[in-house]
Amino acid sequence: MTTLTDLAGWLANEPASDDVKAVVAVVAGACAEISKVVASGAILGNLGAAGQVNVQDEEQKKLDIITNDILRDALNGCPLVAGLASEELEVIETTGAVGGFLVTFDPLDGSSNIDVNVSVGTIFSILPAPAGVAPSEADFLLPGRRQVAAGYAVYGPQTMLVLTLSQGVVAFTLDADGAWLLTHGQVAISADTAEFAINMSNQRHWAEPVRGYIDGCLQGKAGPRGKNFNMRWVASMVADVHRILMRGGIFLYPWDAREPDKPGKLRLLYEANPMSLIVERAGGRSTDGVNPILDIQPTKLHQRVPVVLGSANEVALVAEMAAR
Ligand SMILES: O=P(O)(O)OC[C@H]1O[C@](O)(COP(=O)(O)O)[C@@H](O)[C@@H]1O
Ligand SMILES: [Mg+2]
Ligand SMILES: [Mg+2]
Repeated sequence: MTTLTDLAGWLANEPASDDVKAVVAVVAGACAEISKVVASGAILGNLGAAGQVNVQDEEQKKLDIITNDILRDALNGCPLVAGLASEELEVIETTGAVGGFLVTFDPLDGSSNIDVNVSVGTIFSILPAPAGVAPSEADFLLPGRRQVAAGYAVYGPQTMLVLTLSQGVVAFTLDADGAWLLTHGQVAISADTAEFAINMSNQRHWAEPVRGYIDGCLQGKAGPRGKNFNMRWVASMVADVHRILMRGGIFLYPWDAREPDKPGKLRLLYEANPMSLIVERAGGRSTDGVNPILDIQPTKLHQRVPVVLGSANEVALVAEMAAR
């Protein structure tokens, strides 16, 4: 059996600053720890609701809080991290360090699946911190193109870590000893696909062009697309996006009329931006239905955005339909 490179070995050859590599290693270590806690589930009494809501007004799971604390502690212990922001924290936290980096994260993505043993994950984004001063919330509001690294861990049948630093996208698998081993040296998304992912139960609430695009897929070979489409929806963004990185597909979480004032469900800074950098670096596209998500100028820490990402030609078709 070939010897697989571990994370440290891969980082050593990656053309990025030693400082950003050190922060990535800290986050990867926290994800390995989270993987153990998630895997132990009810054994440690970690399943179920925490009995409180977060800034999103969503009921928190115990593991939302436990995983948030694991990342918080790891990042507070890293002198290269000046500040952090999380889905589970109302405001930013500063660490006392100055300069270096800011980290935003979704400590547990797919929370609705945690009690039913379906894949969940952690999503993170690394941004440059302001020099010489403690960061403020405004310093976190950088367009996604300013990310210096992004990644996610998926806690499924395997625990995997998907990363992009300077270029390209790679994936590691966690081995039994807690080492991240490089198993996917070059991740690329096919330009075409016959598989879409959307929560179909919201169909009656969608607007055009999402309604028309999905109708086209559902009509299959006999319809305007002239081919049959399959559907998947795990309801964990990490798992749905991971599948798309591995075998292509299109993922949509659009605006819908259930909450018309909300642009979408997913959060820009710690869900859409890191996933968009990974998808674009893997040759896919990621838009708000029309424009690249990575070009959006954020205005709020927990800002939401509609998301259409995946195989480039399908995402382009949705944008083209929006322009008709
Ligand atoms: O339950 P729905 O409406 O299908 O939404 C599922 C989406 O919500 C999320 O669970 C939101 O993320 P969190 O679990 O981190 O809050 C995404 O992972 C997923 O894509
Ligand atoms: Mg999430
Ligand atoms: Mg979450």
